[in-house]
Amino acid sequence: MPLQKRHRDFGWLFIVCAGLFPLVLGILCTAIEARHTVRQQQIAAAGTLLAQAEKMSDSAWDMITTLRQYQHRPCAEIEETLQRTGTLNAYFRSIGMLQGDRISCSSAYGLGHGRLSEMMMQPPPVTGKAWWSLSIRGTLGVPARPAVIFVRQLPDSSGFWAVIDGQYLMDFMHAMGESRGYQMSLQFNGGAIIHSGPGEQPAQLYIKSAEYHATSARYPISVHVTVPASELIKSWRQALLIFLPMAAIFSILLMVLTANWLRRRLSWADEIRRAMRNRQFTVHYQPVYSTEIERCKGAEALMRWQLPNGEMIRPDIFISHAESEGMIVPLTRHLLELMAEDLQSWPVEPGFHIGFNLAAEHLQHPDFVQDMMRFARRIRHKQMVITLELTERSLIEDGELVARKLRHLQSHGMKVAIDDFGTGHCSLSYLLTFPLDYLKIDRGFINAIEGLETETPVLDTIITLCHKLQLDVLGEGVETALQFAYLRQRGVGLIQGYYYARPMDNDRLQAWLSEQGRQPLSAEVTHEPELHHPG
Ligand SMILES: Nc1nc2c(ncn2[C@@H]2O[C@@H]3COP(=O)(O)O[C@H]4[C@@H](O)[C@H](n5cnc6c(=O)[nH]c(N)nc65)O[C@@H]4COP(=O)(O)O[C@H]3[C@H]2O)c(=O)[nH]1
Repeated sequence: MPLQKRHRDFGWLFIVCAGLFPLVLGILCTAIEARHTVRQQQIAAAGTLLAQAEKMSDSAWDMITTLRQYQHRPCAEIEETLQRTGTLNAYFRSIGMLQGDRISCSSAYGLGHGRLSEMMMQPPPVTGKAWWSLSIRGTLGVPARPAVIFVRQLPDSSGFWAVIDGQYLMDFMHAMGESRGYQMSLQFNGGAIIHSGPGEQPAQLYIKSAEYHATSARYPISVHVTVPASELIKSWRQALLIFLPMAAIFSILLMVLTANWLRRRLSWADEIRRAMRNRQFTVHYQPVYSTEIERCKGAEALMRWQLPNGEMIRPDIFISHAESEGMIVPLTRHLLELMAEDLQSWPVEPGFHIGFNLAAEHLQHPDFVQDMMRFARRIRHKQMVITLELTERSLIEDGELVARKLRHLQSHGMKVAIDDFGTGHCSLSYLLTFPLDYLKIDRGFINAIEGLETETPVLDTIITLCHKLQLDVLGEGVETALQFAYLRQRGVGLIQGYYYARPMDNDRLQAWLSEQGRQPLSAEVTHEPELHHPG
């Protein structure tokens, strides 16, 4: 499948993913939000139920305190009062008195009516406490309806009890849970469970019901609120209804933005590919002057892109797009192809330098060394010195591996230069670590030259450093006789810039080399840069 087609396919995938992203995110967020809302409602419902159960417990213990005044009074005497008290107070099924484990008096049955365990249809709990309460399945009189019993035992083995009818609690839970489909239950002291709903419901679509458990700080009461999966889904669906239109708008927006971004992205990569095929790229060469041998010692290759309508695209623009869109390696290979063709007819002596820029990505590429060696083989008969111009950024990543590759290429006669020195992130330690031959001082430092005798501290420091490290130094962007004279005076061996020569196409360069390439450059004569050349 051609590369271009593959990119387009991926483009659709990108757009679809961008469209799905807000939807998927929305579905997840609404699910979390629905659970959160349900949890808040569960907490509130459990709190209300606990408060009600505590209120009933307060009433029961108040009742038992009231009963205390009847202690030691015969049942016949207080039976009626008990009946009235029990009936007039809300919640109570029956109240009464105990003697040991026997019921000595009851508001429901009057005098002595069996044992406590018979009335509550189960043995009393062994709590070791004088006060206790317990939820029970039913009482002897009303066996099918749960209740809560509260007992106070006195040291003389007499005691009091009150039974709260579970129906109150069941009605309360039912009223609270019905509208939202909750199932609620509560227990006193780990006794029988009093609940409102039908019990457990099955999970739906792997969504489990939401459980919430709370206990009272004042009494041994625990409550349980269960929201079945169906209710969770309902609440999720409601959240989705609100969110989905918004998500759909976001989705469309993101798809449009992604499509636009991709179109621009793809179009640069596509355009570069097409331009390579249609030979829209050419190479211009800018001569480099040696102050030692006083003539042209080499040239730097600079790529040019001319559209069919004659418009030129600036190299810094297309190079940065090629770098960001993964096209810099093919483009550099193309450059080497074009150079190899051009260089065949150059009228130069062995040892002439030919430099070109390399992007960081190419240095990391597994075929980097192979690419350079292939180029070297193609121009071997010209016996030129190939100079690889790297930016400081190239050395930051994978430094050890890059250094090894560069050393290998140096062993085949290639030179390594750092381009635009002083503008990147180069640490001075790199100068020692990497196998460098040249430093190319950035134009910015050259521009700072004001007079032949005036110091230019940073520039002077870089030049001194190069000398100390025995690196060749090249001044870039030299535009005036003053800059040229300054650099030559301070021992800068190589000069590149409009003052000497502008970049020019292959034909013009060959003519230039034959006519001017061997001539020395004077710093005394006012030397107007050639302004008419395209580039
Ligand atoms: N003002 C001024 N400018 C001068 C003077 N002398 C040379 N220049 C310009 O300075 C740039 C030098 O190239 P660079 O620093 O490698 O900077 C290059 C390099 O980073 C990149 N580039 C150009 N061709 C290639 C290429 O084939 N491959 C790669 N990777 N990058 C390239 O694009 C940048 C710009 O290239 P160009 O526009 O050709 O710009 C060139 C050149 O035309 C001067 O005296 N004054």
